[in-house]
Amino acid sequence: MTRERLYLFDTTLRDGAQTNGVDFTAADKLKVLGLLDRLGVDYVEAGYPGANPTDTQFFAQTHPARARVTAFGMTKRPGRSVSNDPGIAALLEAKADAICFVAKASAYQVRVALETTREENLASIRDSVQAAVKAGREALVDCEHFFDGYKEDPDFALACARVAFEAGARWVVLCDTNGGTLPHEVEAIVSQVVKVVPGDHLGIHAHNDTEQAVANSLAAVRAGVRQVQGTLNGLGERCGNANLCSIIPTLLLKPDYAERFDIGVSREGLADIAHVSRALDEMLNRAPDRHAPYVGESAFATKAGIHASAILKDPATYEHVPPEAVGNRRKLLVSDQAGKSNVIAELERLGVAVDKADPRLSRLLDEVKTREALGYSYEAADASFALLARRALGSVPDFFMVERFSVNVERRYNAKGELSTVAEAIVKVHVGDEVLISAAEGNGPVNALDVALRKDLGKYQPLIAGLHLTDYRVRVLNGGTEAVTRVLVESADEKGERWTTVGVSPNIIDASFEALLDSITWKLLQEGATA
Ligand SMILES: CC(=O)SCCNC(=O)CCNC(=O)[C@H](O)C(C)(C)COP(=O)(O)OP(=O)(O)OC[C@H]1O[C@@H](n2cnc3c(N)ncnc32)[C@H](O)[C@@H]1OP(=O)(O)O
Ligand SMILES: CC(=O)C(=O)O
Repeated sequence: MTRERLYLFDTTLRDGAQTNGVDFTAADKLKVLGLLDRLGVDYVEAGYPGANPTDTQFFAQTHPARARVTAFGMTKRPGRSVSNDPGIAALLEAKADAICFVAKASAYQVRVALETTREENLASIRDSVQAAVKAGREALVDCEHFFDGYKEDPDFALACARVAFEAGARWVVLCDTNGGTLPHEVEAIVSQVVKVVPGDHLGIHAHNDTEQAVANSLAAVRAGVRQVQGTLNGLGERCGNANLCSIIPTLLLKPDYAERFDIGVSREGLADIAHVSRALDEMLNRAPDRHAPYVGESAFATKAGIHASAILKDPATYEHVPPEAVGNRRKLLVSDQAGKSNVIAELERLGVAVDKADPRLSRLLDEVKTREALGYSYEAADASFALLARRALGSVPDFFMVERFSVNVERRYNAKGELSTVAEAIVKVHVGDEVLISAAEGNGPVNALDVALRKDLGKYQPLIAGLHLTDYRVRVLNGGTEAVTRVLVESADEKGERWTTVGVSPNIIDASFEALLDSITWKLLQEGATA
């Protein structure tokens, strides 16, 4: 079979910027361009010059990249010439390799949204593309509402695609703008479009409003398009765009595509895709979707004991692709769904070897299940599980002992007459023969307790100096005879290590305290402290 080139067009910085809650700074844009360029996409649509100062400034300079940096904007307004249209002027001035015009391809949209005639719309497409080509740019046309327009009036939708191609557009991109088209419809419609515009000049731009954007993109490829548009992590207007972090691994790892197509992303680039996905979330301060296919933290996480036992024999028993191919990792979680295999795997990860026949292993598993029934959750609390396991195997020293603590929360007027709430905590700790009493204020009771506990741990103090809390999550559970609170605390240190601990109690302060104690104990163990 002859191999064909399939092109990837990323619009994270344009359609992705239309995501509710996402706002790219100029510096972010440069970073994302770098990530995408290293990944190996062919086009990076970096914004809309003239729409806002960030995008205008971005395109005021050239940004050398292997990818074709693309400026986005609409075709000329009806009733104007291209030379008299500020939007077209901004696009032509933009320092970009390519210009992607958005043009209506639906008779209904032309009538209602543009309030113009079909002829005027066709003229706008033709004139805009010709102006870009004349200025030496590669031209693309996003045929907005193409699939809905085709269902309504196929001749007009096809006329829009044809005029773009005949005017010189390198790519005519079929857009499922409202995201309501289903894969079988995409496949059927694209099969007709390829009779008018050759497939190696056609692209697909799918939105995810029926959760089909990836499936629709792949359906379009099967039917003949040779450019796929999408975004990292599926960012984009409303429910987002086709997720390139799913499409790229599928194209490279699934034989139906991998044996047929070459794409710009190499196997090395693919092995970086989980990192790229997480780097973007980090930059945007968004919580990563742990269940995202291929790149999510749970994409290769197995909870069920039966699955874990088989994975230990051969990972392919429950993995559709190897996690390392996409830079992800396998995780066998310990929980009330676990068997001994999960526990052995987690202990191995922690550097502890234990035999499946060791009776301590069964006792540990029983304890995990008993504690999970009380409200503990170990699948997220890796450090608390590690402590439980090491205690079961008899290897955690008693570094310190908290004799008592108290927490006081007071709402009062301060010296300036302002109302404020102050929390104070006192902790009495034994470290060897030393008795240490520390007091601290905090912005809440848990914070005050945390600060007081870590204020003076005697000889251990230098070892915990870089420890800090990065996340605190509370959940009230109503499983048993009384409501209990589960607290998950995420901690980090000066080396960038992160770990999570858990505490459970009917009292939120007690639950938090238990999680804080585990966090400090884990850190001391990592530092090789001795009692
Ligand atoms: C499907 C998509 O995702 S398309 C991309 C959408 N992205 C964005 O809109 C983000 C950036 N947009 C903006 O900053 C602004 O909308 C601008 C600067 C582009 C335009 O702002 P304004 O001039 O104030 O116009 P406004 O946004 O209110 O309306 C859009 C106008 O463009 C016209 N228009 C829309 N699409 C096209 C097109 N393909 N060709 C020509 N004109 C178009 C509309 O008919 C409307 O015209 P009107 O003002 O005469 O009614
Ligand atoms: C162009 C575009 O973003 C759309 O039609 O959805």
